[in-house]
Amino acid sequence: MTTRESPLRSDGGTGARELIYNPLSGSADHTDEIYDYADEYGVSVRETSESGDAIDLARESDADYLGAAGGDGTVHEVVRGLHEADAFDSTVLGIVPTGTGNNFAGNIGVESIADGFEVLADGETRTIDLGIANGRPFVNSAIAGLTANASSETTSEMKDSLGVLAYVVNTVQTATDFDGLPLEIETAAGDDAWSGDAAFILVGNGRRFPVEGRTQADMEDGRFEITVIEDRPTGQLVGEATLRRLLGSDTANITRLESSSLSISVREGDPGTFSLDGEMLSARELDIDVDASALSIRVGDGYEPDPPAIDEQ
Ligand SMILES: Nc1ncnc2c1ncn2[C@@H]1O[C@H](COP(=O)(O)OP(=O)(O)OP(=O)(O)O)[C@@H](O)[C@H]1O
Repeated sequence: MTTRESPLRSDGGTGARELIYNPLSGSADHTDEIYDYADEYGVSVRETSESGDAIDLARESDADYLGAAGGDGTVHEVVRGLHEADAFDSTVLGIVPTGTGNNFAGNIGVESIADGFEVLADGETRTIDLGIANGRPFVNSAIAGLTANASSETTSEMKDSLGVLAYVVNTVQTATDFDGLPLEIETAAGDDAWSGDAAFILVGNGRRFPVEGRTQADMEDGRFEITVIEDRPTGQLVGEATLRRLLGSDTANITRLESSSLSISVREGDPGTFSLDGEMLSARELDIDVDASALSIRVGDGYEPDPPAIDEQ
């Protein structure tokens, strides 16, 4: 849990600022605004032209301050590129939210494009944990189970007020068939294990899944917050009122664990689909570790280094 005001390269760095921008993110009409602010703040802009581009652009970047302008998918790709280049020690990340799903930006206190540029230029730098799942990094969450495209269809207001309910309601509503997955979790300590049919396993690094309240997790504690939601027949999971009743007490259907590493395995049948920050990955087993304090990132005023625990909200 450190604050590095002047992170930069061991050779001193130049303070160069660059932005990797997905022009098709969100409503795809942010380009003029992005270039106006980039001029004002002395930031060079590199646009993606297809999926995966942000990984290459980030890997090749030698900027000291690297912004990711897009939604959660673009943030994820930029982090992947920095990971591939082993550039976390020499680069400070910033986020400019122009996506449909800007969950991670909200979790680090960045609420708008203007805010994103301001924070990239002058925000506080924190070092936060990174998740590594089967060798791939993620900043926000790794999710097993029903991974319909819920995160992008859930508004941020809804996420803030409903937490895990918003996620589950949206996922269940967008899923056509709904089968629980026979999963097994083992954690680092070995004493926090879970086995059963799960609707979801939500592993939060930057994000967590309360029944209600803020979704920003403690990103500096070297641990994941793991939420397991047990499978229930489809009929019972449809409808927000029913879900509230079912999950509202946060007891019977939800198991919460904390760990710095875990493995999730699919006990039988086909490999599982996992989502890392919304990007899909198919695997029979997902091994997830924290890389503590790995990522230097500029955060906005709303970021809380030490947010209250879920049951204290
Ligand atoms: N120029 C591009 N053309 C097409 N796809 C792109 C381009 N740049 C990035 N992508 C892909 O678009 C996906 C979504 O990007 P991003 O998360 O930035 O935007 P978004 O509007 O929030 O998306 P979503 O609707 O998925 O939430 C990413 O997986 C990324 O690989």
